[in-house]
Amino acid sequence: MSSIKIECVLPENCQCGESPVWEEASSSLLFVDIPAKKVCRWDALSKQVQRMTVDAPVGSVALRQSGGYVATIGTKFCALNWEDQSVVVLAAVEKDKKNNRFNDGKVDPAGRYFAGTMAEETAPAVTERHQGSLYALFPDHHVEKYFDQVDISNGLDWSLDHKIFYYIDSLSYSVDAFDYDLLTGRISNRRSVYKLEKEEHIPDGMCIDTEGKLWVACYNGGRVIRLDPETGKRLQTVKLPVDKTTSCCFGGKDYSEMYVTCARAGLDPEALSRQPEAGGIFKITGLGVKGIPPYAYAG
Ligand SMILES: O=C(O)[C@H](O)[C@@H](O)[C@H](O)[C@H](O)CO
Ligand SMILES: [Zn+2]
Repeated sequence: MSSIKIECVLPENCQCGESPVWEEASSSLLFVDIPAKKVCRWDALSKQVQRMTVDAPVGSVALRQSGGYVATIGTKFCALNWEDQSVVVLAAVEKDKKNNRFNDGKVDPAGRYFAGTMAEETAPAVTERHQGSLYALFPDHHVEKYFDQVDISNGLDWSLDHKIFYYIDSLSYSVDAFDYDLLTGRISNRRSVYKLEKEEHIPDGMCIDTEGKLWVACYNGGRVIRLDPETGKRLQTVKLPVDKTTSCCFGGKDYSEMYVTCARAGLDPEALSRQPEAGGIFKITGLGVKGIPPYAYAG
């Protein structure tokens, strides 16, 4: 029997922690606090955290091959220089949609930065519907739009053979798959591979493991679930001591640990007193399965 251990490794009190990304070169976990407009880097060895504040809500952060990071800030794809904390805009979308912002994003195996938008929430998971779209920033800095009518653009990842793109629009309560053409970045043939059960609440961030199974953080569900996208079956549920689990990634030695982000916003004082670690960074060990290194933006 593997023994699963869950600990809060950083009591960061994020309003909405998101987009955990392991950076092997610095043994660090990158993540964002969306409404706090913060990008953070937690050094797993020294336990120190560095923070960079940007000028708009930041939906996601990712590695960049040429150094530094990329992030989706407001409705812009940006490059971040961590040393001098400067931001350079690489591309902008939805200039006419003042109430929209990017939400989750991730780099594909060919180095394209995928990210989707949503209308800003009036309360957690309450938003004007169908306002979002999914985009990718290509290495040459041009942006392609895939589809619109998205409610809350969220988790994304690619199959190990790079032939499937997995995607979550949270308010559809579904994990979807598309055929993926790595050469062109084109997607086709959308279908659902898993429908969430009531007690699992809202699907949010997602990552894949070395067995090709999907891990989905369940917002309001206080858990991550492991899914087999081929059979549509849930294989495992891991519960956390916080309700608003937002996303997950593998990291640490050989990508054998899972890191989970969560939110504090939307919890009343009574709920907060029951889950004082809400908004912290959690580490899960003993899962008995590993993840893969994140891809880095090629532009
Ligand atoms: O983290 C995100 O993806 C959103 O920005 C959050 O606000 C919630 O997770 C969402 O409401 C649940 O789907
Ligand atoms: Zn999310």
